This record gives sequence, C-alpha cells and structure tokens, in this order.
Amino acid sequence: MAQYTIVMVRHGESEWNQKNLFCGWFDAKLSEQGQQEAKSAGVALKNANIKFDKVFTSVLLRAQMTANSIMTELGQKDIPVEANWRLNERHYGALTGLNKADTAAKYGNEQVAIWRRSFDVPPPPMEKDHPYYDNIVKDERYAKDLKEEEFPACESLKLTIQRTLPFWNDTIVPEIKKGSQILIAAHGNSLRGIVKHLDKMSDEDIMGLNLPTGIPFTYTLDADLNPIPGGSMKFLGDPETVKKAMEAVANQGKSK
Ligand SMILES: O=C(O)[C@H](O)COP(=O)(O)O
Repeated sequence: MAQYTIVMVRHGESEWNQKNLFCGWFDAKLSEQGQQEAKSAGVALKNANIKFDKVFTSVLLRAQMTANSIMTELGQKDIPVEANWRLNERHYGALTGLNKADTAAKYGNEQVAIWRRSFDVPPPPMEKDHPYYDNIVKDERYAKDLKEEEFPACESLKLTIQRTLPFWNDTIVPEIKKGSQILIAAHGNSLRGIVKHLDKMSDEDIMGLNLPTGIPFTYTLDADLNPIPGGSMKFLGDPETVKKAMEAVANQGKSK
C-alpha cells in the first residue's frame, strides 16, 4: 500500500507580520526573525533526515525566501523549485496594509475574526485606487498567468481554495504519485486550504486553525492521498512551542 509523506511549511515571519499588517498579495520580505525561523526549519528537517526532490512555492518572496533557506540548510540548492500564484496567500483586499489590531479596534474582534478565519466571507474588495493596487496588479511576475481583470480583488478561504486546489490536483499530486519527496513552502491560508481538503475539515472546524510561521509539518498519505491514521499535521517542533505560536497568530487579529 503506497504511502507518501509530504512536508508543508508556512513562510517565516514577514516584515508585515512583524508590524501586524494584513499582507495577502503584497510582497513583503522575511523579517530578521523570519529568516532565522526559515533557517531553523531547515535544521529541523536536516535533523529529521528529510531530503526533497522538488519544492513548490508561491510567487511571493516570503515563501520563496523560506524555501531557499531550507534548501540551503539541506545542501539541496539545486533541486527544482516551482513557483505559482495559486499557492499565494489569500488576497486580503481592502484590508491590505492595515494594522490587524487597529482594524479590530475599529470594526470589532468578531468582524476581524470572520474576515481572517471564516470559510466563505471575503474581506472588502481592493479597489483600483487602493495604495497597493498597482503594486500588485502591475507586478510582471503575474503577466503570463493573469490579466488585470483576472486578479482577485479579495478572497475568502473558499475562493482561495478554489484557485489553490487545481494546482494541488493537477501539478502537486502527480509529483507525489511519482514518488517525489516534496516540500510546499507557502502561506497560512493557502496551506489551510490544502489541510482542509486533506483532512476533509468542516467549514466550521477550519475557523479554528492558525498555522505558525516557519515550523514545518508533515502529512503521511495513503495511495488515495488520504491521511493515514495519525498521519495528519505532525509539526517538527516542540508541541508547546507550536501551541503558543498558533495562539499568537490567532491573537494578531484582536484589539489591544
Ligand atoms: O497575509 C497576511 O496578513 C498573513 O500572512 C496571514 O494573515 P492572517 O493570519 O491574518 O490570515
């Protein structure tokens, strides 16, 4: 019975995570701490004797820098890396660039929790006059894949899953079934979408999942790519550290 173990990791802390700003498709770099987290992720994977045949990541620097740092630590800088917008963070629309705690103070913790973690309620859309509209839509890296009118203006998790899953099914799954050991270095919400799919989580249950930055986790899947018993979301990190990091992510969206 074929079994596949895949590794996923949310990028290390970004400069906008550090400032507690809604980031989405804005291309924030890793903070100093995020670079350290990415290096530590590589060390954890090396200590677990895990090597990769292929890396999948997003268009965004924070994910690519994380993948690069991990592969450097593993001495695997030369393996193929495939970057695709379908693994990007969810698009945070008009919230992009706003401070999460200030937004909660203005609209309430509950409203921000709905915008951040609900399944099918998107944030308000990013209009053409938004300070970051041109920065995102005119980014040459999307030119071959997205026309201006095809860019999301905002994304719920449901909308994020709708554009991530085709990439998972059409590109990542065949690689897994070939027997390739793969790493997916992506984002809190694109990974929540893949996790929801793999674990067949309910729309309610996924609300409670917050992924920490920079701590890899594994899924061990059967021949049908269903998690084997006990094979879901096993972090390569101290359980207490992981728990605290998840709580910290949840609390980013609360007013001070
Ligand atoms: O895009 C962002 O703001 C973060 O990377 C993810 O944000 P969230 O944890 O608020 O969804």
